[in-house]
Amino acid sequence: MNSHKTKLIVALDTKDADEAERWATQVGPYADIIKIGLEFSYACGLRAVSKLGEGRKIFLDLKLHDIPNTVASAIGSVSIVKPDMLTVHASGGSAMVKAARNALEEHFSPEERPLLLAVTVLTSLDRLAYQETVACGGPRGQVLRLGELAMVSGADGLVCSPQEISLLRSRLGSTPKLIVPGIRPAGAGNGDQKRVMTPAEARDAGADWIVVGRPITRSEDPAAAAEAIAKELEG
Ligand SMILES: O=C(O)c1cc(=O)[nH]c(=O)n1[C@@H]1O[C@H](COP(=O)(O)O)[C@@H](O)[C@H]1O
Repeated sequence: MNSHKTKLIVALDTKDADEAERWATQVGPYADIIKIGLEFSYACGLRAVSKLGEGRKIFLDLKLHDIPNTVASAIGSVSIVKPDMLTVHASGGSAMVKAARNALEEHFSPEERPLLLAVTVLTSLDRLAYQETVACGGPRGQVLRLGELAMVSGADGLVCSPQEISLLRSRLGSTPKLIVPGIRPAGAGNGDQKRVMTPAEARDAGADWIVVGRPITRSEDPAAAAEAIAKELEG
């Protein structure tokens, strides 16, 4: 088994600020970071994100993907939130990832700069769905290619499915932080996720953080579900 500790990120995907606050309190003892994404940010706005983040660590998952200038300017706009992590799409290219890194350095002090995480290939794409978007090849090769591109362009880490962790580790070593959604506890339904593993499998493969949403937030008892996953990670 891997000796490093894999930490838990809980994705609070909802439009309802009260529900997000309730979930954040319930999973607080078990989650290292809470993730706020497009659904909450568009529905409630960045000031609500800042409010939810008071006294908490926030992963702001906006998956920025645009021309370098727009991404850099957007990072200026989101700097009212003090997130610990921020995502961009690696497929935006090396100039875009570099622009994001420069903008983070411009808008945050070195101590407060969020980790820049580059999304490789979405965990909801299986081989067939992935092939709709590119000429040939499969997600594994693309994850490696985008992972290398993002890391040489200033990313601190990568968002990937659990099924590519060992491939990335064997090629890029331990430097990239690996943030891993597509996590399903044994017996949980996959929903729209395709390239999945259990929390313990992702830990053993070498994930730094796993991201878990619905298996926690849509369970009858979110606190108990988060606790069970946190225990699985420790075991
Ligand atoms: O960037 C992400 O966090 C992300 C990338 C990816 O490839 N797949 C993926 O599921 N995510 C996010 O991780 C979370 C997974 O949620 P559940 O499928 O409910 O566990 C969601 O908030 C997604 O937006």
